[in-house]
Amino acid sequence: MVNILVLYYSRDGTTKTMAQQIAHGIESVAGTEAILRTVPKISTVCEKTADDIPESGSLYVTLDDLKSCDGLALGSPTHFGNMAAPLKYFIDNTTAAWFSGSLTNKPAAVFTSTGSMHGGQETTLLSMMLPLFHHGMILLGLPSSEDALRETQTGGTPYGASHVAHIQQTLSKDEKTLCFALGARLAKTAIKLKTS
Ligand SMILES: Cc1cc2nc3c(=O)[nH]c(=O)nc-3n(C[C@H](O)[C@H](O)[C@H](O)COP(=O)(O)O)c2cc1C
Repeated sequence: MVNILVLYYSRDGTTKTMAQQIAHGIESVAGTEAILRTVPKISTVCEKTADDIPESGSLYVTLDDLKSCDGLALGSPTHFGNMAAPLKYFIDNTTAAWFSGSLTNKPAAVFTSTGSMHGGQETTLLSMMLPLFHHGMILLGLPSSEDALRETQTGGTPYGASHVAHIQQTLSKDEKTLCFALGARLAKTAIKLKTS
């Protein structure tokens, strides 16, 4: 079985919807399992720690999840043109994975949700790619052979999946198609790399 970690942060739920759609794409490929994980919010009270298990939704990610995955989909809402702080905070605590090379040569893809059409989708996607390059991951985007990438009037970029929440709260047909396609592409690549 090939395990793909779908790690996301979502404050208001739209990036979570994208993560679920990417997971459907991953699991459309035989022999793959999508493991959905999130990160806790950051508290302004530094001493305050979140419970180990969230009240609802995906479990919090652990370093073991990174070690055992065969591929990674990383998603965040766009916050001021960048990935959100809780996700960055988690990534900044992955030095053990960096030193051990546990993500090296594994495939990865990124996704984001923005409020507005030109609110920084590409910059956020790139901001999530940078630490993954440092981890030695192999980054995948969306190829222009995907019809939805050419036809979308909302989200969807060559750099990864995206959603424009201001236009409509739910994913558009093209955004949904592209989340699914990205998940399937990631899963197929993970299988090829694991068995090569
Ligand atoms: C602190 C903060 C900063 C934001 N910055 C941007 C931004 O730079 N560009 C943008 O288009 N939307 C911005 N938004 C809107 C979110 O990206 C948008 O609502 C997104 O869909 C939220 O995803 P979520 O539902 O997964 O939390 C921001 C929202 C917050 C709370």
